[in-house]
Amino acid sequence: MTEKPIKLLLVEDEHDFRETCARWMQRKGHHVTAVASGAEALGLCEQEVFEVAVFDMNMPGMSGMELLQRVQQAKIEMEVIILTGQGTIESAVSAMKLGACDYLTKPCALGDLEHHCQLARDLGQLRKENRQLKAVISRDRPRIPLIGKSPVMRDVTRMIEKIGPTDKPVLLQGESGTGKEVIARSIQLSSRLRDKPFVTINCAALPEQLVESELFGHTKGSFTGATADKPGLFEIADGGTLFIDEIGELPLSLQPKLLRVLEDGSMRRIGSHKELRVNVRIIAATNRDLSIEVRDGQFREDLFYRINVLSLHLPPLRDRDGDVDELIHHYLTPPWHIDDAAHHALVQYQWPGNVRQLINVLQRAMILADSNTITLDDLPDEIIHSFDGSAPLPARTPSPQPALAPHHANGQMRGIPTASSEAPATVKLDDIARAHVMDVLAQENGNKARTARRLGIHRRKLYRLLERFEANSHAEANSHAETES
Ligand SMILES: Nc1ncnc2c1ncn2[C@@H]1O[C@H](COP(=O)(O)OP(=O)(O)OP(=O)(O)O)[C@@H](O)[C@H]1O
Repeated sequence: MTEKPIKLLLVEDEHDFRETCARWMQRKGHHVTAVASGAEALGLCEQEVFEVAVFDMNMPGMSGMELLQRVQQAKIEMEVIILTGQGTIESAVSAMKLGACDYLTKPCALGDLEHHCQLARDLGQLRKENRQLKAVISRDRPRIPLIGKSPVMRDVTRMIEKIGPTDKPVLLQGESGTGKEVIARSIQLSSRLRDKPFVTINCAALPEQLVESELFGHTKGSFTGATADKPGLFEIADGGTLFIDEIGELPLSLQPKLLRVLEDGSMRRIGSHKELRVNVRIIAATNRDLSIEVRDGQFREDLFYRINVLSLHLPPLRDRDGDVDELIHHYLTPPWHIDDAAHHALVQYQWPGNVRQLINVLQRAMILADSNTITLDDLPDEIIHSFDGSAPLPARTPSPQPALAPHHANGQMRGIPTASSEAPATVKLDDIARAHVMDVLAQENGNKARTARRLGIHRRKLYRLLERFEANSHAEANSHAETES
Protein backbone atom coordinates (compact mmCIF):
# COMPACT_ATOMS: atom_id res chain seq x y z
CA MET A 1 0.00 0.00 0.00
CA THR A 2 2.83 2.35 0.86
CA GLU A 3 6.61 2.21 0.54
CA LYS A 4 7.29 4.17 3.71
CA PRO A 5 9.69 2.59 6.23
CA ILE A 6 8.04 0.70 9.06
CA LYS A 7 8.64 1.61 12.71
CA LEU A 8 9.13 -1.91 14.00
CA LEU A 9 9.64 -3.42 17.45
CA LEU A 10 11.11 -6.91 17.47
CA VAL A 11 10.94 -8.93 20.71
CA GLU A 12 12.88 -12.17 20.45
CA ASP A 13 14.99 -13.94 23.08
CA GLU A 14 17.04 -16.00 20.55
CA HIS A 15 20.07 -13.81 19.97
CA ASP A 16 21.05 -14.99 16.46
CA PHE A 17 17.56 -14.91 15.02
CA ARG A 18 16.91 -11.46 16.56
CA GLU A 19 20.12 -9.99 15.15
CA THR A 20 19.61 -11.49 11.67
CA CYS A 21 16.03 -10.26 11.46
CA ALA A 22 16.91 -6.79 12.71
CA ARG A 23 19.84 -6.36 10.32
CA TRP A 24 17.82 -7.60 7.38
CA MET A 25 14.89 -5.28 8.06
CA GLN A 26 17.24 -2.36 8.62
CA ARG A 27 18.92 -3.05 5.29
CA LYS A 28 15.45 -2.85 3.76
CA GLY A 29 15.19 0.68 5.17
CA HIS A 30 12.91 0.03 8.14
CA HIS A 31 13.45 1.50 11.61
CA VAL A 32 13.93 -1.50 13.86
CA THR A 33 14.30 -1.65 17.63
CA ALA A 34 15.16 -5.18 18.80
CA VAL A 35 14.92 -6.31 22.43
CA ALA A 36 15.23 -9.69 24.16
CA SER A 37 12.38 -9.59 26.71
CA GLY A 38 8.78 -8.56 27.23
CA ALA A 39 9.69 -6.32 30.14
CA GLU A 40 12.11 -4.32 28.00
CA ALA A 41 9.50 -4.11 25.26
CA LEU A 42 6.84 -2.71 27.61
CA GLY A 43 9.25 -0.07 28.91
CA LEU A 44 10.05 1.00 25.35
CA CYS A 45 6.40 1.21 24.34
CA GLU A 46 5.88 3.77 27.09
CA GLN A 47 8.49 5.99 25.46
CA GLU A 48 8.12 5.44 21.76
CA VAL A 49 5.50 4.85 19.13
CA PHE A 50 5.80 1.72 16.97
CA GLU A 51 3.62 0.86 14.04
CA VAL A 52 4.23 -2.90 14.13
CA ALA A 53 5.62 -5.29 16.74
CA VAL A 54 6.75 -8.88 16.29
CA PHE A 55 6.61 -10.93 19.53
CA ASP A 56 8.19 -14.32 19.89
CA MET A 57 5.69 -16.62 21.56
CA ASN A 58 8.11 -18.54 23.77
CA MET A 59 10.37 -16.35 25.84
CA PRO A 60 11.61 -16.82 29.40
CA GLY A 61 9.74 -14.61 31.88
CA MET A 62 6.98 -12.95 29.99
CA SER A 63 5.73 -14.97 27.02
CA GLY A 64 4.71 -13.36 23.74
CA MET A 65 1.05 -13.97 24.60
CA GLU A 66 1.40 -12.33 28.02
CA LEU A 67 3.17 -9.40 26.44
CA LEU A 68 0.35 -9.08 23.93
CA GLN A 69 -2.15 -9.02 26.78
CA ARG A 70 -0.21 -6.34 28.64
CA VAL A 71 0.03 -4.23 25.49
CA GLN A 72 -3.72 -4.50 24.97
CA GLN A 73 -4.44 -3.62 28.59
CA ALA A 74 -2.22 -0.55 28.35
CA LYS A 75 -4.09 0.44 25.16
CA ILE A 76 -0.85 0.79 23.25
CA GLU A 77 -1.79 1.31 19.65
CA MET A 78 0.29 -0.88 17.33
CA GLU A 79 -0.23 -3.97 15.23
CA VAL A 80 1.21 -7.16 16.75
CA ILE A 81 2.44 -10.24 14.88
CA ILE A 82 3.04 -13.38 16.96
CA LEU A 83 5.95 -15.60 15.97
CA THR A 84 6.41 -19.16 17.23
CA GLY A 85 8.40 -22.29 16.66
CA GLN A 86 5.51 -24.61 17.48
CA GLY A 87 2.54 -23.40 15.53
CA THR A 88 -0.79 -24.89 16.41
CA ILE A 89 -4.25 -23.83 15.33
CA GLU A 90 -5.25 -23.29 18.97
CA SER A 91 -2.41 -20.90 19.78
CA ALA A 92 -3.05 -18.99 16.53
CA VAL A 93 -6.72 -18.60 17.47
CA SER A 94 -5.93 -17.40 21.00
CA ALA A 95 -3.36 -14.91 19.69
CA MET A 96 -5.88 -13.44 17.25
CA LYS A 97 -8.51 -13.36 19.99
CA LEU A 98 -6.15 -11.37 22.15
CA GLY A 99 -5.82 -8.82 19.37
CA ALA A 100 -2.80 -9.95 17.33
CA CYS A 101 -3.26 -9.05 13.68
CA ASP A 102 -1.18 -11.92 12.29
CA TYR A 103 0.55 -15.15 13.23
CA LEU A 104 3.74 -16.63 11.72
CA THR A 105 5.53 -19.92 12.33
CA LYS A 106 9.28 -20.38 12.47
CA PRO A 107 11.24 -20.95 10.40
CA CYS A 108 9.93 -18.16 8.23
CA ALA A 109 11.64 -16.48 5.29
CA LEU A 110 12.76 -12.95 6.09
CA GLY A 111 11.02 -11.73 2.94
CA ASP A 112 7.77 -13.20 4.29
CA LEU A 113 8.29 -11.50 7.61
CA GLU A 114 8.80 -8.14 5.91
CA HIS A 115 5.70 -8.69 3.76
CA HIS A 116 3.57 -9.50 6.83
CA CYS A 117 4.96 -6.47 8.64
CA GLN A 118 3.96 -4.28 5.70
CA LEU A 119 0.45 -5.72 5.69
CA ALA A 120 0.22 -5.12 9.44
CA ARG A 121 1.39 -1.53 9.09
CA ASP A 122 -1.19 -0.88 6.34
CA LEU A 123 -3.91 -2.42 8.49
CA GLY A 124 -2.89 -0.16 11.38
CA GLN A 125 -3.11 2.88 9.12
CA LEU A 126 -6.56 1.87 7.97
CA ARG A 127 -7.65 1.45 11.58
CA LYS A 128 -6.26 4.87 12.43
CA GLU A 129 -7.98 6.50 9.47
CA ASN A 130 -11.19 4.80 10.47
CA ARG A 131 -10.91 6.15 14.01
CA GLN A 132 -10.16 9.61 12.65
CA LEU A 133 -13.11 9.48 10.28
CA LYS A 134 -15.47 8.41 13.04
CA ALA A 135 -14.24 11.20 15.24
CA VAL A 136 -14.47 13.69 12.41
CA ILE A 137 -17.92 12.59 11.33
CA SER A 138 -19.26 13.06 14.81
CA ARG A 139 -17.69 16.50 15.16
CA ASP A 140 -18.11 17.68 11.65
CA ARG A 141 -21.00 19.67 10.32
CA PRO A 142 -22.34 19.29 6.82
CA ARG A 143 -20.75 21.53 4.25
CA ILE A 144 -22.33 24.98 4.19
CA PRO A 145 -22.37 26.91 0.94
CA LEU A 146 -20.76 30.32 1.23
CA ILE A 147 -23.51 32.82 0.54
CA GLY A 148 -22.63 36.38 -0.45
CA LYS A 149 -21.56 38.10 -3.64
CA SER A 150 -20.82 41.53 -2.22
CA PRO A 151 -17.49 42.98 -3.39
CA VAL A 152 -15.91 42.32 0.02
CA MET A 153 -17.08 38.70 -0.01
CA ARG A 154 -15.76 38.25 -3.53
CA ASP A 155 -12.37 39.36 -2.21
CA VAL A 156 -12.68 36.81 0.59
CA THR A 157 -13.49 34.06 -1.92
CA ARG A 158 -10.47 35.00 -4.02
CA MET A 159 -8.27 34.88 -0.92
CA ILE A 160 -9.61 31.44 -0.01
CA GLU A 161 -8.59 30.17 -3.43
CA LYS A 162 -5.08 31.55 -2.92
CA ILE A 163 -4.64 30.56 0.71
CA GLY A 164 -6.28 27.13 0.50
CA PRO A 165 -3.65 25.15 -1.42
CA THR A 166 -0.64 26.46 0.55
CA ASP A 167 -1.02 24.24 3.66
CA LYS A 168 0.27 27.16 5.74
CA PRO A 169 -1.35 28.21 9.03
CA VAL A 170 -4.18 30.71 8.57
CA LEU A 171 -5.56 33.25 11.02
CA LEU A 172 -9.19 34.29 10.48
CA GLN A 173 -10.26 37.50 12.14
CA GLY A 174 -13.74 38.92 12.29
CA GLU A 175 -16.67 39.67 14.55
CA SER A 176 -18.65 36.83 16.03
CA GLY A 177 -21.04 35.22 13.56
CA THR A 178 -19.30 36.51 10.43
CA GLY A 179 -18.71 32.94 9.24
CA LYS A 180 -15.14 32.20 10.33
CA GLU A 181 -15.86 28.51 10.72
CA VAL A 182 -17.58 28.35 7.34
CA ILE A 183 -14.55 30.03 5.79
CA ALA A 184 -12.18 27.65 7.58
CA ARG A 185 -14.08 24.74 6.06
CA SER A 186 -13.93 26.36 2.60
CA ILE A 187 -10.17 26.80 2.97
CA GLN A 188 -9.81 23.14 3.89
CA LEU A 189 -11.97 22.10 0.95
CA SER A 190 -9.81 24.09 -1.43
CA SER A 191 -6.62 22.49 -0.08
CA ARG A 192 -5.05 19.15 -0.92
CA LEU A 193 -6.15 18.02 2.56
CA ARG A 194 -9.80 18.13 1.53
CA ASP A 195 -10.29 14.39 2.06
CA LYS A 196 -8.40 14.35 5.35
CA PRO A 197 -9.84 15.02 8.78
CA PHE A 198 -11.23 18.47 9.58
CA VAL A 199 -11.46 18.72 13.32
CA THR A 200 -12.65 21.72 15.30
CA ILE A 201 -12.26 22.98 18.85
CA ASN A 202 -13.66 26.10 20.43
CA CYS A 203 -11.31 27.33 23.15
CA ALA A 204 -13.93 29.64 24.63
CA ALA A 205 -16.40 26.83 25.19
CA LEU A 206 -14.16 24.72 27.45
CA PRO A 207 -12.44 25.20 30.80
CA GLU A 208 -8.62 25.38 30.73
CA GLN A 209 -7.94 21.77 31.82
CA LEU A 210 -10.37 20.45 29.25
CA VAL A 211 -8.89 22.52 26.42
CA GLU A 212 -5.52 20.93 27.11
CA SER A 213 -6.88 17.40 27.27
CA GLU A 214 -9.03 17.92 24.17
CA LEU A 215 -6.10 19.28 22.17
CA PHE A 216 -3.34 16.99 23.39
CA GLY A 217 -5.14 13.98 24.90
CA HIS A 218 -4.32 12.34 28.22
CA THR A 219 -3.28 9.07 29.75
CA LYS A 220 -5.37 7.09 32.16
CA GLY A 221 -5.16 8.42 35.73
CA SER A 222 -3.36 11.65 34.73
CA PHE A 223 -6.11 13.66 36.44
CA THR A 224 -9.36 12.94 38.28
CA GLY A 225 -11.82 11.67 35.75
CA ALA A 226 -9.20 10.45 33.28
CA THR A 227 -10.47 6.88 33.38
CA ALA A 228 -8.86 5.78 30.12
CA ASP A 229 -6.20 6.89 27.67
CA LYS A 230 -7.60 9.39 25.23
CA PRO A 231 -6.05 10.77 22.04
CA GLY A 232 -6.14 14.53 21.61
CA LEU A 233 -7.55 16.39 18.63
CA PHE A 234 -4.03 16.89 17.26
CA GLU A 235 -3.70 13.11 16.95
CA ILE A 236 -7.19 12.77 15.51
CA ALA A 237 -6.50 15.53 12.99
CA ASP A 238 -3.09 14.07 12.10
CA GLY A 239 -2.56 14.46 8.36
CA GLY A 240 -5.48 16.91 8.14
CA THR A 241 -6.69 20.27 9.44
CA LEU A 242 -7.41 21.48 12.95
CA PHE A 243 -9.67 24.51 13.27
CA ILE A 244 -9.01 26.29 16.57
CA ASP A 245 -11.86 28.69 17.15
CA GLU A 246 -11.52 31.59 19.59
CA ILE A 247 -7.76 31.10 19.85
CA GLY A 248 -7.56 34.40 21.74
CA GLU A 249 -9.14 32.52 24.67
CA LEU A 250 -6.34 29.94 24.79
CA PRO A 251 -4.86 30.12 28.32
CA LEU A 252 -1.32 31.58 28.44
CA SER A 253 -0.15 28.41 30.21
CA LEU A 254 -1.07 26.29 27.18
CA GLN A 255 0.39 28.56 24.55
CA PRO A 256 3.97 27.14 24.72
CA LYS A 257 2.60 23.63 24.15
CA LEU A 258 0.72 24.81 21.08
CA LEU A 259 3.75 26.70 19.83
CA ARG A 260 5.84 23.55 20.12
CA VAL A 261 3.49 21.38 18.12
CA LEU A 262 3.28 24.10 15.48
CA GLU A 263 7.05 24.37 15.27
CA ASP A 264 8.07 20.75 14.91
CA GLY A 265 4.90 18.65 15.20
CA SER A 266 5.92 17.21 18.56
CA MET A 267 3.61 16.87 21.55
CA ARG A 268 2.79 14.70 24.55
CA ARG A 269 -0.50 13.61 26.01
CA ILE A 270 -1.18 14.90 29.53
CA GLY A 271 0.50 12.51 31.97
CA SER A 272 2.68 10.85 29.34
CA HIS A 273 6.40 11.08 28.66
CA LYS A 274 6.00 9.63 25.24
CA GLU A 275 6.76 12.07 22.48
CA LEU A 276 4.30 11.95 19.59
CA ARG A 277 4.70 13.48 16.16
CA VAL A 278 1.82 14.90 14.22
CA ASN A 279 1.43 16.80 10.98
CA VAL A 280 -1.56 19.10 11.18
CA ARG A 281 -2.52 22.25 9.32
CA ILE A 282 -3.85 24.88 11.71
CA ILE A 283 -6.59 27.34 10.91
CA ALA A 284 -7.20 29.60 13.88
CA ALA A 285 -9.96 32.13 14.36
CA THR A 286 -10.54 35.02 16.71
CA ASN A 287 -12.92 37.91 17.16
CA ARG A 288 -10.32 39.77 19.20
CA ASP A 289 -7.49 41.89 17.88
CA LEU A 290 -4.61 39.55 18.71
CA SER A 291 -1.96 42.24 18.24
CA ILE A 292 -3.56 44.09 21.17
CA GLU A 293 -3.60 40.86 23.18
CA VAL A 294 0.12 40.50 22.43
CA ARG A 295 0.77 44.08 23.51
CA ASP A 296 -1.15 43.45 26.75
CA GLY A 297 0.78 40.27 27.47
CA GLN A 298 -2.28 38.03 27.04
CA PHE A 299 -1.01 36.26 23.94
CA ARG A 300 2.54 35.12 23.19
CA GLU A 301 4.17 37.08 20.42
CA ASP A 302 6.03 34.04 19.02
CA LEU A 303 2.78 32.08 18.83
CA PHE A 304 1.04 35.04 17.18
CA TYR A 305 3.66 35.13 14.41
CA ARG A 306 3.48 31.37 14.02
CA ILE A 307 -0.29 31.31 13.43
CA ASN A 308 -0.46 34.60 11.57
CA VAL A 309 1.44 33.42 8.49
CA LEU A 310 -1.61 34.07 6.33
CA SER A 311 -4.45 36.12 7.66
CA LEU A 312 -7.91 36.87 6.42
CA HIS A 313 -10.25 39.49 7.78
CA LEU A 314 -13.95 38.73 7.55
CA PRO A 315 -16.05 41.87 7.11
CA PRO A 316 -19.15 42.32 9.29
CA LEU A 317 -22.47 41.66 7.58
CA ARG A 318 -23.41 45.36 7.65
CA ASP A 319 -20.50 46.07 5.29
CA ARG A 320 -21.53 43.43 2.74
CA ASP A 321 -23.71 45.14 0.15
CA GLY A 322 -26.56 42.93 -0.96
CA ASP A 323 -25.60 39.92 1.16
CA VAL A 324 -28.48 40.26 3.65
CA ASP A 325 -30.88 40.01 0.75
CA GLU A 326 -29.07 36.99 -0.65
CA LEU A 327 -28.97 35.27 2.71
CA ILE A 328 -32.70 35.90 3.24
CA HIS A 329 -33.47 34.29 -0.08
CA HIS A 330 -31.15 31.40 0.60
CA TYR A 331 -32.68 30.61 3.97
CA LEU A 332 -36.33 31.45 3.17
CA THR A 333 -37.21 28.95 0.52
CA PRO A 334 -40.76 28.41 -0.83
CA PRO A 335 -43.42 28.25 0.50
CA TRP A 336 -41.89 30.97 2.69
CA HIS A 337 -42.12 34.63 1.73
CA ILE A 338 -41.25 37.86 3.41
CA ASP A 339 -43.28 41.00 2.95
CA ASP A 340 -41.67 44.23 1.83
CA ALA A 341 -41.73 46.00 5.18
CA ALA A 342 -40.07 43.11 7.00
CA HIS A 343 -37.60 42.78 4.16
CA HIS A 344 -36.68 46.48 4.38
CA ALA A 345 -36.31 46.21 8.13
CA LEU A 346 -33.90 43.29 7.80
CA VAL A 347 -31.87 44.91 5.04
CA GLN A 348 -31.48 48.16 7.00
CA TYR A 349 -30.59 46.54 10.31
CA GLN A 350 -26.95 46.71 11.44
CA TRP A 351 -26.60 43.03 12.48
CA PRO A 352 -24.20 43.17 15.44
CA GLY A 353 -24.41 39.34 15.59
CA ASN A 354 -23.81 39.09 11.85
CA VAL A 355 -24.91 36.07 9.80
CA ARG A 356 -25.62 33.94 12.86
CA GLN A 357 -28.07 36.56 14.15
CA LEU A 358 -29.78 36.88 10.77
CA ILE A 359 -30.31 33.12 10.57
CA ASN A 360 -31.68 33.07 14.13
CA VAL A 361 -34.06 35.95 13.38
CA LEU A 362 -35.36 34.15 10.28
CA GLN A 363 -35.82 30.89 12.16
CA ARG A 364 -37.66 32.66 14.96
CA ALA A 365 -39.86 34.48 12.46
CA MET A 366 -40.78 31.21 10.77
CA ILE A 367 -41.94 29.88 14.10
CA LEU A 368 -43.93 33.00 15.01
CA ALA A 369 -45.50 33.71 11.62
CA ASP A 370 -49.24 33.08 11.28
CA SER A 371 -48.88 32.17 7.63
CA ASN A 372 -46.05 31.46 5.24
CA THR A 373 -45.34 35.16 4.94
CA ILE A 374 -43.00 36.81 7.40
CA THR A 375 -44.12 40.27 8.44
CA LEU A 376 -42.82 42.97 10.77
CA ASP A 377 -44.88 41.38 13.53
CA ASP A 378 -42.66 38.34 13.39
CA LEU A 379 -39.39 40.26 13.88
CA PRO A 380 -37.74 41.01 17.22
CA ASP A 381 -38.24 44.41 18.83
CA GLU A 382 -34.66 45.57 18.35
CA ILE A 383 -35.05 45.28 14.60
CA ILE A 384 -38.43 46.99 14.53
CA HIS A 385 -37.17 49.80 16.75
CA SER A 386 -34.07 50.44 14.74
CA PHE A 387 -36.19 50.36 11.61
CA ASP A 388 -38.61 52.92 13.07
CA GLY A 389 -35.88 55.24 14.15
CA SER A 390 -33.27 55.01 11.49
CA ALA A 391 -35.17 54.76 8.29
CA PRO A 392 -38.42 55.94 6.86
CA LEU A 393 -40.89 53.30 5.93
CA PRO A 394 -40.41 51.99 2.45
CA ALA A 395 -41.28 54.46 -0.26
CA ARG A 396 -44.56 52.70 -0.87
CA THR A 397 -45.86 53.58 2.62
CA PRO A 398 -48.70 56.06 2.18
CA SER A 399 -48.16 59.46 3.64
CA PRO A 400 -51.15 60.78 5.52
CA GLN A 401 -53.76 61.84 3.01
CA PRO A 402 -56.05 64.41 4.65
CA ALA A 403 -58.24 64.47 1.59
CA LEU A 404 -59.18 60.90 2.23
CA ALA A 405 -59.74 61.42 5.90
CA PRO A 406 -63.33 60.78 6.76
CA HIS A 407 -65.14 62.35 9.65
CA HIS A 408 -68.01 61.01 11.62
CA ALA A 409 -71.44 62.21 10.62
CA ASN A 410 -74.69 60.72 11.82
CA GLY A 411 -72.88 57.77 13.18
CA GLN A 412 -71.54 57.03 9.73
CA MET A 413 -68.18 57.61 8.26
CA ARG A 414 -68.00 59.84 5.24
CA GLY A 415 -66.09 58.54 2.31
CA ILE A 416 -66.92 54.96 3.04
CA PRO A 417 -68.95 53.23 0.43
CA THR A 418 -72.34 52.39 1.87
CA ALA A 419 -75.25 50.37 0.67
CA SER A 420 -76.98 53.56 -0.47
CA SER A 421 -74.03 54.97 -2.39
CA GLU A 422 -73.24 54.21 -5.98
CA ALA A 423 -70.24 52.20 -4.94
CA PRO A 424 -70.38 48.45 -4.55
CA ALA A 425 -73.23 47.21 -2.44
CA THR A 426 -71.07 45.29 -0.01
CA VAL A 427 -69.11 47.29 2.52
CA LYS A 428 -65.67 45.77 2.89
CA LEU A 429 -64.31 45.56 6.41
CA ASP A 430 -60.96 46.56 5.05
CA ASP A 431 -62.39 49.80 3.73
CA ILE A 432 -63.89 50.64 7.10
CA ALA A 433 -60.64 49.92 8.82
CA ARG A 434 -58.77 51.95 6.29
CA ALA A 435 -61.03 54.96 6.64
CA HIS A 436 -60.79 54.82 10.42
CA VAL A 437 -57.04 54.44 10.50
CA MET A 438 -56.51 57.24 8.00
CA ASP A 439 -58.86 59.42 10.01
CA VAL A 440 -56.88 59.00 13.21
CA LEU A 441 -53.59 59.36 11.35
CA ALA A 442 -54.74 62.66 9.92
CA GLN A 443 -55.89 63.86 13.34
CA GLU A 444 -52.45 63.01 14.70
CA ASN A 445 -50.80 64.94 11.86
CA GLY A 446 -49.20 61.79 10.44
CA ASN A 447 -47.48 60.79 13.69
CA LYS A 448 -47.54 56.98 13.55
CA ALA A 449 -46.50 56.35 17.15
CA ARG A 450 -49.38 58.47 18.51
CA THR A 451 -51.77 57.03 15.92
CA ALA A 452 -50.90 53.49 16.96
CA ARG A 453 -51.36 54.39 20.62
CA ARG A 454 -54.80 55.91 19.99
CA LEU A 455 -55.85 52.95 17.92
CA GLY A 456 -54.67 50.62 20.67
CA ILE A 457 -52.42 48.64 18.38
CA HIS A 458 -48.68 48.09 18.23
CA ARG A 459 -46.77 50.32 15.86
CA ARG A 460 -45.74 47.25 13.88
CA LYS A 461 -49.38 46.46 13.33
CA LEU A 462 -49.99 50.01 12.08
CA TYR A 463 -47.17 49.68 9.58
CA ARG A 464 -48.60 46.44 8.35
CA LEU A 465 -52.04 47.99 7.92
CA LEU A 466 -50.66 50.98 6.03
CA GLU A 467 -48.71 48.62 3.77
CA ARG A 468 -51.80 46.60 3.06
CA PHE A 469 -54.00 49.64 2.37
CA GLU A 470 -51.46 50.96 -0.04
CA ALA A 471 -51.09 47.63 -1.83
CA ASN A 472 -54.90 47.43 -2.14
CA SER A 473 -55.22 50.94 -3.49
CA HIS A 474 -52.51 50.16 -6.07
CA ALA A 475 -54.41 47.08 -7.09
CA GLU A 476 -57.64 49.07 -7.34
CA ALA A 477 -55.95 51.79 -9.39
CA ASN A 478 -54.55 49.17 -11.73
CA SER A 479 -57.88 47.45 -12.18
CA HIS A 480 -59.57 50.83 -12.93
CA ALA A 481 -56.86 51.59 -15.43
CA GLU A 482 -57.42 48.23 -17.07
CA THR A 483 -61.22 48.73 -17.24
CA GLU A 484 -60.83 52.17 -18.73
CA SER A 485 -58.35 51.11 -21.40
N1 LIG B 1 -21.36 33.31 4.09
C1 LIG B 1 -22.21 32.46 4.73
N2 LIG B 1 -23.08 31.74 4.03
C2 LIG B 1 -23.95 30.92 4.66
N3 LIG B 1 -24.02 30.75 5.98
C3 LIG B 1 -23.16 31.44 6.72
C4 LIG B 1 -22.20 32.32 6.13
N4 LIG B 1 -21.48 32.87 7.11
C5 LIG B 1 -21.94 32.36 8.26
N5 LIG B 1 -22.95 31.49 8.05
C6 LIG B 1 -23.72 30.78 9.07
O1 LIG B 1 -23.75 31.64 10.21
C7 LIG B 1 -23.55 30.93 11.41
C8 LIG B 1 -22.32 31.45 12.11
O2 LIG B 1 -21.17 31.16 11.33
P1 LIG B 1 -19.78 30.74 11.98
O3 LIG B 1 -19.99 29.84 13.16
O4 LIG B 1 -18.90 30.28 10.90
O5 LIG B 1 -19.33 32.18 12.53
P2 LIG B 1 -18.04 32.53 13.38
O6 LIG B 1 -17.49 33.79 12.83
O7 LIG B 1 -17.14 31.35 13.45
O8 LIG B 1 -18.69 32.82 14.79
P3 LIG B 1 -17.95 32.79 16.25
O9 LIG B 1 -16.85 33.81 16.20
O10 LIG B 1 -19.05 33.20 17.18
O11 LIG B 1 -17.48 31.40 16.45
C9 LIG B 1 -23.45 29.47 11.01
O12 LIG B 1 -24.74 28.90 11.11
C10 LIG B 1 -23.04 29.52 9.56
O13 LIG B 1 -23.52 28.40 8.88
